[in-house]
Amino acid sequence: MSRSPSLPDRPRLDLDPEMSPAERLEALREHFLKLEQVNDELTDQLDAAESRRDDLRDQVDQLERENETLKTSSLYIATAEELTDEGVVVKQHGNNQEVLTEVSPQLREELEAGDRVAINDSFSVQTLLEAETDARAQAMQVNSSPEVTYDDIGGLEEQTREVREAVEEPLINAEQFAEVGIDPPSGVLLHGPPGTGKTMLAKAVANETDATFIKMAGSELVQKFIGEGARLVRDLFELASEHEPAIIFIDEIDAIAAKRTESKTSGDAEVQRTMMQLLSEMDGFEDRGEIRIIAATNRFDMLDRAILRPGRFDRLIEVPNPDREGRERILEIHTQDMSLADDIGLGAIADQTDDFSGAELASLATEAGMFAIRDERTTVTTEDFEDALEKITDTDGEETGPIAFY
Ligand SMILES: Nc1ncnc2c1ncn2[C@@H]1O[C@H](COP(=O)(O)OP(=O)(O)OP(=O)(O)O)[C@@H](O)[C@H]1O
Repeated sequence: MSRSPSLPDRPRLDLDPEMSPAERLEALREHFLKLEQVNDELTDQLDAAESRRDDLRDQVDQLERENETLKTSSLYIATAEELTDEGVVVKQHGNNQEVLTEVSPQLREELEAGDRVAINDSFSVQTLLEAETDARAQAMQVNSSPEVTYDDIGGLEEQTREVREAVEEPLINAEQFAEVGIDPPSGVLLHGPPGTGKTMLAKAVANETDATFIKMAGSELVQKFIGEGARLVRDLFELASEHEPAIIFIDEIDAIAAKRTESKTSGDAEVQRTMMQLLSEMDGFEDRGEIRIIAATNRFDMLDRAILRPGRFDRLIEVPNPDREGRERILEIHTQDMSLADDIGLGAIADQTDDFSGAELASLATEAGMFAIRDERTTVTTEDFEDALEKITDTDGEETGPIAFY
């Protein structure tokens, strides 16, 4: 930085009392000239200082603009994979590109391998993200006491019995298993079409055993938390052991445990790593205490058989669409708080709703209620159900004629 120029010496005026008036006048004139000179120098210095101040102001404006752009421009998310003497190896999420990049000494001190970071266009690390809590909170739903009970589930008596035996018993009766000398099933896999109550079953068993219900969706792991799947699976089991007794529910497990395909894209490798992590967590599962694991899939055919080996998901429970009796029970459950007209026959509706899932029956009931509201009625009639059924099958793209419940 340039230093400020030194101020000119202040001229001195020496007036001798012995001086004649002419000499005094001359001395004053000389002094005046010197003062003028100093004044010129000071004016020059002032001009220079003012122009420097303007330059500095310009620089400040420029830096402020750059700062604003830096703050608003998008940064990319990456994982710091390795800290080396040459820099940090980061892997950008989304394209899995790995680069050796720089990081400020201050950030470097806080950084650990595996941390999530934000990088700019030139890949240099800008910020350390609170990966664990952030992604954990987003990827996992933790519910300390889900409200679903077995009574809320229509049909599925056999499935409920099996889930209770495989999940509930080992949690509440661990000694019995120890006495008999058998290991309880490791993991339960519920498979069947969408909306048949798989999640409800898992929640109900958590409720019944006072276990914390921790849900993670396989599809989100591979689509939303790219690059973090394996780590989140590890976190999932860690979180469960912090909340024992706990039930881990992995929905759409097919997203991370599909059969290996021929293609070797980086996306596949990432999914593969996530699955390996899941398998290794399950293999080391026995010592984990009061944690049970339930997974669900609509695509059983797609699953990699490796996850079905003994000690992994070794209890398979099929959860199909409800039969006629199941449908009637589900309709009863979903209409129990509705004001229904006296003549409504839920049995007749069950007859007309072949192939409906539990979720579709639930929305049928809601839709019928909507028809009543549209008509400004508080009681739901058979006709509302007929209209609702027509509407639902219509949006499903099926051919519909007039529907009547007798
Ligand atoms: N057997 C059932 N009894 C009562 N309600 C049901 C049943 N099955 C589904 N439902 C209704 O459908 C909703 C969705 O069910 P759930 O989430 O348990 O299905 P799922 O099998 O886990 O579906 P997906 O495979 O799409 O995740 C439930 O909240 C409930 O309202």
